[in-house]
Amino acid sequence: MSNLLEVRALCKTYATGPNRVEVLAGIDLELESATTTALVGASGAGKSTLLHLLGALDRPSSGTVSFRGEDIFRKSDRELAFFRNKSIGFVFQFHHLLSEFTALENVMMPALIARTARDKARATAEELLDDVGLSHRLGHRPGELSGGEQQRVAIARALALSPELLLADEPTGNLDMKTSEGVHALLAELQQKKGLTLVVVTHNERLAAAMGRTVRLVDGRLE
Ligand SMILES: Nc1ncnc2c1ncn2[C@@H]1O[C@H](COP(=O)(O)OP(=O)(O)OP(=O)(O)O)[C@@H](O)[C@H]1O
Repeated sequence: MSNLLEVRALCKTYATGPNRVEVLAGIDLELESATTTALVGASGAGKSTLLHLLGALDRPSSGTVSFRGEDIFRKSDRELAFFRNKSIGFVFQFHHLLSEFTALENVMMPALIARTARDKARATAEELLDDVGLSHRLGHRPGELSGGEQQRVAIARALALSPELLLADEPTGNLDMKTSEGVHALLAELQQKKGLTLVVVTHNERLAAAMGRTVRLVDGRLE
């Protein structure tokens, strides 16, 4: 199998006034295509920081992240944003759906922003909402959906531009146990169906156990 991502000597230091906090102190990691990984570690260990770097939402202090062999941080900010939109989907703890738009419109949004024709964006969004079991809720706004349904819409939206890599940061951190299990099962099903490479930051042991492997952040390094 080929590596989708290769991380080498990745470091991230935050400077807050006179203080410097070295959060990541040399991360090496390889992610094979179409695999699932749980990223775990204590609160404040740097899990979100690492996930943001894997997803090109932030730049490292040093080190490299290669996506299919290409060093992504050599790209300009504009190129990086284009790459991110095309290749990476994100799911966060809080869904960040736009409250004044319907489920369908929320899922269509990334394609519309990427200038996809409206009919095509709509067809893809309908298909994705069907994939997440919400074809009966297309016209509902986020406030008219349950927490689990909102997160399903967020997952559908994350897949709108057919990313290869799906990054999820505590995707069920805000849900009760039963609803979480449904979302976990959905993520596993979509990963298989679409051949996604999935990385999930989680404190949930059951979700971590369902991933192909677990990597643990301790003192800025992977154990
Ligand atoms: N923008 C920032 N500026 C300064 N320090 C930051 C910044 N972002 C994160 N940190 C610090 O980096 C450390 C790691 O934060 P991060 O959010 O990556 O941890 P985490 O492992 O995801 O934690 P949690 O499980 O609590 O969400 C924390 O000590 C945090 O205070």
